[in-house]
Amino acid sequence: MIGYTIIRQQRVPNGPTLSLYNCYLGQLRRVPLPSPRHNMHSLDETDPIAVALAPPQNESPEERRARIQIERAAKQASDDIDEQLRKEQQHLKRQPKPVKILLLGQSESGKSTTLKNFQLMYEPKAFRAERASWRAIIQLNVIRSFRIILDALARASTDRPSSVYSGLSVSSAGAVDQEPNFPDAELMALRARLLPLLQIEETLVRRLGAPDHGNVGESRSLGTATSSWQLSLPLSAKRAGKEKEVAVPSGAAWKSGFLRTDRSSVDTAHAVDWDAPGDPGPILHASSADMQRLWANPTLSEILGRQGIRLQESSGFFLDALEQVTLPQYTPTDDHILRARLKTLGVSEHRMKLSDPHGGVTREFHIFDVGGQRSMRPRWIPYFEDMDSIIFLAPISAFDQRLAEDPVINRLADSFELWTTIVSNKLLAKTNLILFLNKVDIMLAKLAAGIRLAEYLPAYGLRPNDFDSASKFLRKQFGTILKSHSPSPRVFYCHLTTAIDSKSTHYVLANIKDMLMRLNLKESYLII
Ligand SMILES: Nc1nc2c(ncn2[C@@H]2O[C@H](COP(=O)(O)OP(=O)(O)OP(=O)(O)O)[C@@H](O)[C@H]2O)c(=O)[nH]1
Ligand SMILES: [Mg+2]
Repeated sequence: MIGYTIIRQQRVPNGPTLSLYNCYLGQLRRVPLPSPRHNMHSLDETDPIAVALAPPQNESPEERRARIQIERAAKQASDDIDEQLRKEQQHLKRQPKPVKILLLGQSESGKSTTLKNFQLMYEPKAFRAERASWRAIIQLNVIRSFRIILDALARASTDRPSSVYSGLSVSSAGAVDQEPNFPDAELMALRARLLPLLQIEETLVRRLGAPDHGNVGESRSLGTATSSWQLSLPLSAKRAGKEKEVAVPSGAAWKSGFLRTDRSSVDTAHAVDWDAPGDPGPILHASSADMQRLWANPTLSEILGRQGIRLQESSGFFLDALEQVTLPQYTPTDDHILRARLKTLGVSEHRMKLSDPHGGVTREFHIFDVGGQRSMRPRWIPYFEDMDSIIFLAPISAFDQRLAEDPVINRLADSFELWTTIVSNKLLAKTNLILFLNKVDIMLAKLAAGIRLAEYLPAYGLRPNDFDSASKFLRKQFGTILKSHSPSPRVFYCHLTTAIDSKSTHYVLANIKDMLMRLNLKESYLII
């Protein structure tokens, strides 16, 4: 490293600026200064440097030659340092800035899932080293689903008429009919056996160190609902708003609570402390058969349907993988990690090096993941400056749902409002906006099940209720907002995505990475 202090600079008439340096650079020689005792009277005695630099009064020709030689060497050293500095500054300028991406969108839109996809693509080792931590989150997700089921059974059993006994009802003609909408004795027995599972939740939450086990308090939000939205939503949406959800401050700190401290390998088998006191693995395994039997029970699905609960479409759904998830030494697959749900609080920055396989260029990417709940949104603003790109996630399948934190607001209406706020923000005028119309898989299933988009979005009118028409319509709506609200014209990048599908998502992310690298390279050359 170069280190020096400029003592004095002198400009020789018609010549270069001379700098005398007090160098502590190994290869540079310290310049011995002539004694100030000589020739004092002809100098400005108030300037110690001028005194120091003055040649001795009675200098012999040899001394003069030696002095000039020393001065030349000092000048050379000074020039070398200048040159070295110039080169370093040029190198720094050539070094491209990191590419900065901010992930935005409402809660449960898929921001953290998109980040996981980036990590899986570009930091697979680190991603897989965290399997043990995700195992605990998946266990939490499973128990949360069972809490919803057991509550629904309790509600159904208190709702049923007194004539119903053990799932059988007596018809007016005296015949005994099967009554499918009320829990029978077997269902209630399964419920009683599975109730102790709920205690595991508390243990896991404690290990997670989660400060928030419920809905975060409300504060200012960036958007409000439009009045043109119909808010008669199915019961599932109303119930979803009441469900408590575990959240942790973003970042990696919570993950350490589930990893062995003495592990010597990143293998999950070594990372999980299988014998940790309170590990839920053994209880889940012992309850596995009951859990599977309950979930497969057709009466349960009717009860859930009657209460408007659609677990298959909810976050962190693992009930179709119970056999696998409750194995004694269960280790999550990549696919399971992408499906795991853990609400984000605050903002976290993730750095990774991404390379261009064609040009061999490597760039540092900084990806910012934020909590999407309304109370979190004011915290996004400090990150708006200096962002290269925003990936905005709008979960289009949520057209028939309301916000968990504000149950009067339709989730698709909230996405439109939020998108409007982002595209019109002047701080983001130069930022590339990339829109992901996410949760395509759920959208497909809902439309196929006959849930009508026009019922919740009257502007959709009489268009066919199929995916092609619906996605084109929504894409156009978002595009029109961009065009009419952006402070200056910008390209509308829009992708239909299913973030839990790593293959299709990786394809989209690789294209975005290439595009951002190209833009970043261009910009780097421009500033030189
Ligand atoms: N079926 C399906 N599930 C998805 C998709 N994208 C995300 N999810 C799931 O939806 C849930 C919520 O996704 P997250 O990535 O945690 O949402 P988020 O935007 O980070 O939410 P906050 O942290 O609350 O702001 C997770 O369980 C994901 O696995 C998708 O395209 N299809
Ligand atoms: Mg998140």
